[in-house]
Amino acid sequence: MSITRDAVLDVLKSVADPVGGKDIVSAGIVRALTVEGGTVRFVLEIDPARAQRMEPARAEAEARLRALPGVDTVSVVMTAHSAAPQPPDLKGGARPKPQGPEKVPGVERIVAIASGKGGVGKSTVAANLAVALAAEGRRVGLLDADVYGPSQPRMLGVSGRPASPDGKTILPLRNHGVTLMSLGLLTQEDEAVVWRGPMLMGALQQMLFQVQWGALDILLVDLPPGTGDVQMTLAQKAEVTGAIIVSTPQDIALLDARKGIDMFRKMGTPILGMIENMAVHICSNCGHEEHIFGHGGVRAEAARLGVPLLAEIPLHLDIRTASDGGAPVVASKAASPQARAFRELARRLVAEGLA
Ligand SMILES: Nc1ncnc2c1ncn2[C@@H]1O[C@H](COP(=O)(O)OP(=O)(O)OP(=O)(O)O)[C@@H](O)[C@H]1O
Repeated sequence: MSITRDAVLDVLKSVADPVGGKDIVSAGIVRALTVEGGTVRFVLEIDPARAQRMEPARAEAEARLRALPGVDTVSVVMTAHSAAPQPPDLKGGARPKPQGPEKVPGVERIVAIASGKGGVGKSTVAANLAVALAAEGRRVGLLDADVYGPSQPRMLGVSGRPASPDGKTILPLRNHGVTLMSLGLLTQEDEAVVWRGPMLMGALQQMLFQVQWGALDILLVDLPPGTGDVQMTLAQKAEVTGAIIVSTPQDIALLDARKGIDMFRKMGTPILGMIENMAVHICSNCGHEEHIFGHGGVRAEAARLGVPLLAEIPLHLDIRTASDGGAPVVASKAASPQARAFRELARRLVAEGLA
């Protein structure tokens, strides 16, 4: 039995806001609520000064939701609604100015990789596209901003904490020709992947402006799934060239992708196109091709929205095992048809001046 969004909201309405006296839903601080199967995710948008007083409410909301039948996982992230505080271990430095989107120094283009829902392969596409662009000779950065589960360090086979010799700027890591920084690298490996402090927005700004990206032709930003504060902060703080939406052919994923597209349009971020992932299954034994999740849905949706379908990526065991092993398929099986789909995507973006 899966839980409904209304049932989740009912539970949250029973949790008091320790500051305003109302419940947390009426207080308007529950944001970006997504319910997918047994996974409930939302953001508590709060004044950073109230973080400690809000913690019991966060814990209560989490515990009550966990107790609901049909709920397996609950992720609650507290974010600052106004000022952007610093993550704890950096002393500040080149603080970004609060007004308007800015250019990240040395970075020619910023392209967001987004999806309407989780698990459609957004991070896999971002990692392989980054490696494929590097193979085309582009100077590529990858910023993993997926707060719910930063996966790029594992996919690109980097570990360890990035250094900050001067306490002001952060040195990114590098592998497979890609310069990488991940929110996940700011937390300890054994820490929960959920950001429990109102530090998220500040952390994203630091990732953009305090990481020594060097000269880049393109910085790919792997966003969290859905529409939410990270997407908004990115568009507000940085000059984003555009967004690429990854979707599977399933209708439900398409519907969610539509919501993501609407949000980017509202923020004035151009949609560069869509990518269909898991388009066709290629059997790793016999090479037989099968459209497990249907076919053509993303192409039709892209046409309806008037944006190009940039690539159709097959569903193939190699793509998963390569990512799990820390060397994306473009790096580990460069000549395979599954790598070719990413290489062609990279060449297309370069040819169109988008990368
Ligand atoms: N084309 C593909 N073929 C085979 N496996 C794939 C493919 N794309 C993604 N996967 C696998 O599907 C799983 C989910 O992919 P991934 O983590 O990239 O999704 P995501 O959209 O970034 O999810 P989330 O945002 O929830 O982290 C991973 O195990 C990944 O290896």
